[in-house]
Amino acid sequence: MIEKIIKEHEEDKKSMRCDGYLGREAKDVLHKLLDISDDNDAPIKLTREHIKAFILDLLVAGTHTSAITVEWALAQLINNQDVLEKAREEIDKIVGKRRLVEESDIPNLPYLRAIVKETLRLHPAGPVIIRESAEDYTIGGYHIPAKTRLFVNVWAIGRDPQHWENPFEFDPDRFIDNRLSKLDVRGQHFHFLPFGSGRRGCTGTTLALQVVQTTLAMLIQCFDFKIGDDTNAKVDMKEGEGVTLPRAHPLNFTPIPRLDLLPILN
Ligand code: HEM
Repeated sequence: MIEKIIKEHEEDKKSMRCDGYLGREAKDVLHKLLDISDDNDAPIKLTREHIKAFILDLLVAGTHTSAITVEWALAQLINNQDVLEKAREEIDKIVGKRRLVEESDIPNLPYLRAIVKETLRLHPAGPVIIRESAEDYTIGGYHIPAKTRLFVNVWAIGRDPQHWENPFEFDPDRFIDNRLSKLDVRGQHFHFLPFGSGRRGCTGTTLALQVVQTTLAMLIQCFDFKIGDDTNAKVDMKEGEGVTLPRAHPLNFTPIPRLDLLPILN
Protein backbone atom coordinates (compact mmCIF):
# COMPACT_ATOMS: atom_id res chain seq x y z
CA MET A 1 0.00 0.00 0.00
CA ILE A 2 2.74 2.44 0.97
CA GLU A 3 4.71 1.57 -2.19
CA LYS A 4 1.61 2.44 -4.26
CA ILE A 5 1.19 5.79 -2.51
CA ILE A 6 4.89 6.59 -2.99
CA LYS A 7 4.62 5.78 -6.70
CA GLU A 8 1.59 8.10 -7.08
CA HIS A 9 3.55 10.88 -5.41
CA GLU A 10 6.50 10.26 -7.72
CA GLU A 11 4.11 10.60 -10.67
CA ASP A 12 2.88 13.93 -9.20
CA LYS A 13 6.47 15.05 -9.03
CA LYS A 14 7.20 14.02 -12.65
CA SER A 15 4.04 15.61 -14.02
CA MET A 16 4.53 18.65 -11.75
CA ARG A 17 1.01 18.42 -10.43
CA CYS A 18 1.51 19.93 -7.01
CA ASP A 19 2.56 23.20 -5.48
CA GLY A 20 6.18 24.07 -6.01
CA TYR A 21 6.09 21.87 -9.08
CA LEU A 22 3.28 23.75 -10.87
CA GLY A 23 1.34 25.53 -8.15
CA ARG A 24 -1.91 23.54 -8.28
CA GLU A 25 -2.03 21.46 -5.12
CA ALA A 26 -0.04 21.89 -1.92
CA LYS A 27 2.79 19.44 -1.37
CA ASP A 28 2.14 16.97 1.42
CA VAL A 29 4.68 15.45 3.77
CA LEU A 30 5.47 12.59 1.37
CA HIS A 31 6.21 14.99 -1.51
CA LYS A 32 8.64 16.78 0.79
CA LEU A 33 10.34 13.55 1.86
CA LEU A 34 10.77 12.59 -1.82
CA ASP A 35 12.29 16.02 -2.51
CA ILE A 36 14.79 15.47 0.29
CA SER A 37 15.63 11.99 -0.94
CA ASP A 38 16.35 13.41 -4.43
CA ASP A 39 18.61 16.09 -2.99
CA ASN A 40 22.18 14.89 -3.40
CA ASP A 41 23.46 17.74 -1.21
CA ALA A 42 21.26 16.77 1.77
CA PRO A 43 23.37 16.07 4.90
CA ILE A 44 21.66 12.69 5.36
CA LYS A 45 20.69 10.51 2.42
CA LEU A 46 17.01 9.58 2.82
CA THR A 47 16.37 6.14 1.29
CA ARG A 48 13.08 4.61 0.21
CA GLU A 49 13.25 2.37 3.30
CA HIS A 50 13.56 5.44 5.53
CA ILE A 51 10.53 7.03 3.88
CA LYS A 52 8.43 3.87 4.23
CA ALA A 53 9.42 3.47 7.88
CA PHE A 54 8.57 7.11 8.57
CA ILE A 55 5.12 6.88 6.97
CA LEU A 56 4.40 3.57 8.74
CA ASP A 57 5.47 5.13 12.03
CA LEU A 58 3.00 7.98 11.60
CA LEU A 59 0.18 5.60 10.64
CA VAL A 60 0.82 3.09 13.42
CA ALA A 61 1.54 5.61 16.19
CA GLY A 62 -0.94 8.25 15.15
CA THR A 63 -4.24 6.79 14.00
CA HIS A 64 -5.45 4.16 16.47
CA THR A 65 -4.24 6.14 19.50
CA SER A 66 -6.21 9.25 18.55
CA ALA A 67 -9.32 7.26 17.51
CA ILE A 68 -9.34 5.28 20.76
CA THR A 69 -9.01 8.46 22.82
CA VAL A 70 -12.07 9.97 21.09
CA GLU A 71 -13.97 6.71 21.67
CA TRP A 72 -13.16 6.63 25.42
CA ALA A 73 -14.04 10.32 25.75
CA LEU A 74 -17.43 9.75 24.12
CA ALA A 75 -18.10 6.74 26.34
CA GLN A 76 -17.32 8.83 29.43
CA LEU A 77 -19.54 11.68 28.20
CA ILE A 78 -22.46 9.33 27.57
CA ASN A 79 -22.10 8.00 31.13
CA ASN A 80 -21.64 11.49 32.60
CA GLN A 81 -24.44 13.54 31.09
CA ASP A 82 -23.74 16.53 33.38
CA VAL A 83 -20.23 16.79 31.90
CA LEU A 84 -21.63 16.47 28.38
CA GLU A 85 -24.15 19.26 29.05
CA LYS A 86 -21.47 21.54 30.45
CA ALA A 87 -19.22 20.95 27.42
CA ARG A 88 -22.13 21.63 25.10
CA GLU A 89 -23.00 24.87 26.89
CA GLU A 90 -19.40 26.02 26.51
CA ILE A 91 -19.34 25.21 22.79
CA ASP A 92 -22.74 26.80 22.15
CA LYS A 93 -21.65 29.95 23.99
CA ILE A 94 -18.24 30.32 22.30
CA VAL A 95 -18.95 28.91 18.81
CA GLY A 96 -22.72 29.10 18.48
CA LYS A 97 -24.94 26.91 16.35
CA ARG A 98 -24.41 28.46 12.92
CA ARG A 99 -20.96 27.12 12.15
CA LEU A 100 -18.86 24.08 13.03
CA VAL A 101 -16.19 24.17 15.72
CA GLU A 102 -12.76 24.83 14.21
CA GLU A 103 -9.25 24.13 15.45
CA SER A 104 -8.80 27.84 16.15
CA ASP A 105 -11.68 27.68 18.70
CA ILE A 106 -9.89 25.16 20.93
CA PRO A 107 -7.89 27.73 22.99
CA ASN A 108 -11.25 29.29 23.94
CA LEU A 109 -12.75 25.96 25.13
CA PRO A 110 -11.02 25.19 28.47
CA TYR A 111 -13.67 22.72 29.65
CA LEU A 112 -13.37 20.70 26.44
CA ARG A 113 -9.58 20.60 26.87
CA ALA A 114 -10.08 19.44 30.46
CA ILE A 115 -12.34 16.61 29.23
CA VAL A 116 -9.57 15.40 26.92
CA LYS A 117 -7.00 15.57 29.72
CA GLU A 118 -9.29 13.63 32.04
CA THR A 119 -9.83 11.02 29.31
CA LEU A 120 -6.07 10.67 28.81
CA ARG A 121 -5.59 10.30 32.59
CA LEU A 122 -8.02 7.39 32.88
CA HIS A 123 -7.55 5.86 29.42
CA PRO A 124 -4.01 6.56 28.17
CA ALA A 125 -3.64 5.10 24.66
CA GLY A 126 0.02 4.51 25.54
CA PRO A 127 -0.56 2.81 28.91
CA VAL A 128 3.03 1.63 29.35
CA ILE A 129 6.19 3.42 28.29
CA ILE A 130 9.49 1.63 28.02
CA ARG A 131 13.01 2.75 28.86
CA GLU A 132 16.43 1.16 29.36
CA SER A 133 18.68 2.32 32.19
CA ALA A 134 21.88 3.84 30.80
CA GLU A 135 23.87 3.21 33.98
CA ASP A 136 23.62 1.62 37.46
CA TYR A 137 21.22 3.57 39.67
CA THR A 138 19.46 3.28 43.01
CA ILE A 139 16.01 4.77 43.35
CA GLY A 140 13.41 4.35 46.13
CA GLY A 141 15.65 1.67 47.69
CA TYR A 142 15.80 -0.39 44.50
CA HIS A 143 19.07 -0.98 42.74
CA ILE A 144 18.66 -0.89 38.96
CA PRO A 145 21.65 -2.28 37.04
CA ALA A 146 22.69 -0.64 33.78
CA LYS A 147 20.90 -1.84 30.64
CA THR A 148 17.76 -2.95 32.53
CA ARG A 149 14.48 -2.76 30.61
CA LEU A 150 12.07 -0.56 32.61
CA PHE A 151 8.31 -0.40 32.19
CA VAL A 152 6.55 2.75 33.40
CA ASN A 153 2.88 2.05 34.11
CA VAL A 154 1.25 5.30 32.94
CA TRP A 155 -2.22 3.79 33.42
CA ALA A 156 -1.61 3.01 37.12
CA ILE A 157 0.07 6.38 37.76
CA GLY A 158 -3.01 8.14 36.37
CA ARG A 159 -5.16 6.31 38.96
CA ASP A 160 -2.82 6.57 41.93
CA PRO A 161 -4.78 7.89 44.98
CA GLN A 162 -1.55 9.42 46.30
CA HIS A 163 -1.68 11.88 43.41
CA TRP A 164 -5.35 12.09 42.42
CA GLU A 165 -8.40 12.84 44.54
CA ASN A 166 -11.22 10.38 43.77
CA PRO A 167 -9.02 8.83 41.07
CA PHE A 168 -11.73 6.65 39.49
CA GLU A 169 -14.19 9.51 39.00
CA PHE A 170 -14.43 11.17 35.59
CA ASP A 171 -14.12 14.75 36.75
CA PRO A 172 -12.71 17.24 34.19
CA ASP A 173 -13.19 20.06 36.71
CA ARG A 174 -10.12 18.82 38.56
CA PHE A 175 -8.10 20.38 35.72
CA ILE A 176 -9.98 23.67 35.90
CA ASP A 177 -10.60 24.94 39.35
CA ASN A 178 -7.74 23.89 41.58
CA ARG A 179 -3.98 23.59 41.57
CA LEU A 180 -4.13 21.04 38.73
CA SER A 181 -5.19 23.70 36.22
CA LYS A 182 -1.51 24.14 35.28
CA LEU A 183 -1.01 20.38 34.82
CA ASP A 184 0.21 19.80 31.31
CA VAL A 185 0.18 16.63 29.19
CA ARG A 186 3.69 17.07 27.79
CA GLY A 187 5.73 15.08 30.28
CA GLN A 188 6.67 17.83 32.74
CA HIS A 189 4.62 16.30 35.58
CA PHE A 190 5.55 12.72 36.34
CA HIS A 191 2.13 11.71 37.72
CA PHE A 192 0.51 12.53 34.37
CA LEU A 193 2.35 11.10 31.36
CA PRO A 194 -0.17 10.33 28.59
CA PHE A 195 2.38 11.26 25.90
CA GLY A 196 5.45 9.99 27.76
CA SER A 197 8.32 12.27 28.57
CA GLY A 198 11.73 13.43 27.46
CA ARG A 199 13.43 13.02 24.12
CA ARG A 200 11.50 9.82 23.32
CA GLY A 201 8.17 11.37 24.25
CA CYS A 202 5.37 11.34 21.68
CA THR A 203 6.37 13.41 18.66
CA GLY A 204 2.73 13.73 17.61
CA THR A 205 1.39 15.35 20.80
CA THR A 206 0.38 18.64 19.19
CA LEU A 207 -1.27 16.95 16.21
CA ALA A 208 -2.99 14.39 18.48
CA LEU A 209 -4.45 17.10 20.71
CA GLN A 210 -5.69 19.11 17.73
CA VAL A 211 -7.31 16.05 16.14
CA VAL A 212 -8.85 14.64 19.34
CA GLN A 213 -10.07 17.96 20.73
CA THR A 214 -11.56 19.20 17.46
CA THR A 215 -13.19 15.88 16.57
CA LEU A 216 -14.71 15.54 20.02
CA ALA A 217 -15.90 19.16 20.01
CA MET A 218 -17.66 18.68 16.66
CA LEU A 219 -19.37 15.49 17.86
CA ILE A 220 -20.56 17.21 21.05
CA GLN A 221 -21.73 20.23 19.06
CA CYS A 222 -23.65 18.29 16.43
CA PHE A 223 -25.12 15.22 18.14
CA ASP A 224 -26.94 13.76 21.07
CA PHE A 225 -25.94 10.18 21.80
CA LYS A 226 -28.49 7.47 22.43
CA ILE A 227 -27.82 3.92 23.59
CA GLY A 228 -30.74 1.57 22.98
CA ASP A 229 -34.22 2.62 24.14
CA ASP A 230 -33.43 3.21 27.78
CA THR A 231 -32.52 6.88 28.30
CA ASN A 232 -30.60 5.94 31.47
CA ALA A 233 -28.57 3.18 29.83
CA LYS A 234 -24.87 3.24 30.67
CA VAL A 235 -21.94 2.33 28.48
CA ASP A 236 -19.90 -0.68 29.59
CA MET A 237 -16.43 0.71 30.41
CA LYS A 238 -14.56 -2.60 30.40
CA GLU A 239 -11.06 -2.39 28.95
CA GLY A 240 -9.85 -4.83 26.33
CA GLU A 241 -6.38 -6.12 25.63
CA GLY A 242 -3.84 -4.38 23.46
CA VAL A 243 -0.94 -1.96 23.52
CA THR A 244 -3.20 1.04 22.91
CA LEU A 245 -5.71 0.20 25.68
CA PRO A 246 -8.77 -0.38 23.48
CA ARG A 247 -12.30 -0.85 24.77
CA ALA A 248 -13.37 -4.45 25.38
CA HIS A 249 -16.54 -3.83 23.37
CA PRO A 250 -17.05 -1.38 20.51
CA LEU A 251 -18.94 1.75 21.49
CA ASN A 252 -22.37 1.41 19.91
CA PHE A 253 -24.70 4.39 20.03
CA THR A 254 -27.13 6.24 17.79
CA PRO A 255 -26.08 9.81 17.00
CA ILE A 256 -29.13 12.10 16.99
CA PRO A 257 -28.48 15.40 15.18
CA ARG A 258 -29.15 18.38 17.46
CA LEU A 259 -28.38 21.06 14.86
CA ASP A 260 -29.66 21.63 11.35
CA LEU A 261 -26.47 20.27 9.80
CA LEU A 262 -27.06 20.89 6.10
CA PRO A 263 -26.71 24.71 6.10
CA ILE A 264 -23.71 24.42 8.43
CA LEU A 265 -21.95 21.89 6.22
CA ASN A 266 -22.73 23.88 3.07
C1 HEM B 1 -4.08 10.58 21.67
C2 HEM B 1 -3.15 10.21 20.81
C3 HEM B 1 -1.76 9.74 21.18
C4 HEM B 1 -1.28 9.25 22.37
C5 HEM B 1 -2.04 9.04 23.68
C6 HEM B 1 0.12 8.96 22.16
C7 HEM B 1 0.97 8.47 23.15
C8 HEM B 1 2.29 8.14 22.95
C9 HEM B 1 3.17 7.62 23.95
C10 HEM B 1 2.80 7.34 25.42
C11 HEM B 1 4.38 7.42 23.38
C12 HEM B 1 5.64 6.87 24.08
C13 HEM B 1 6.37 8.05 24.67
C14 HEM B 1 7.54 7.72 25.55
O1 HEM B 1 8.06 6.60 25.50
O2 HEM B 1 7.96 8.61 26.35
C15 HEM B 1 4.27 7.82 21.99
C16 HEM B 1 5.30 7.75 21.07
C17 HEM B 1 5.20 8.17 19.76
N1 HEM B 1 4.12 8.77 19.17
FE1 HEM B 1 2.32 9.13 20.03
N2 HEM B 1 0.46 9.27 20.88
C18 HEM B 1 -0.65 9.77 20.24
C19 HEM B 1 -0.73 10.23 18.94
C20 HEM B 1 0.33 10.31 18.05
C21 HEM B 1 0.27 10.91 16.74
C22 HEM B 1 -0.96 11.59 16.13
C23 HEM B 1 1.50 10.72 16.16
C24 HEM B 1 2.01 11.14 14.81
C25 HEM B 1 1.28 11.32 13.76
C26 HEM B 1 2.32 10.03 17.13
C27 HEM B 1 3.64 9.66 16.91
C28 HEM B 1 4.43 9.05 17.85
C29 HEM B 1 5.79 8.60 17.59
C30 HEM B 1 6.53 8.71 16.24
C31 HEM B 1 6.28 8.05 18.78
C32 HEM B 1 7.65 7.44 19.04
C33 HEM B 1 8.59 8.52 19.53
C34 HEM B 1 9.99 7.99 19.79
O3 HEM B 1 10.16 6.80 20.10
O4 HEM B 1 10.95 8.77 19.71
N3 HEM B 1 1.57 9.80 18.27
N4 HEM B 1 2.99 8.27 21.76
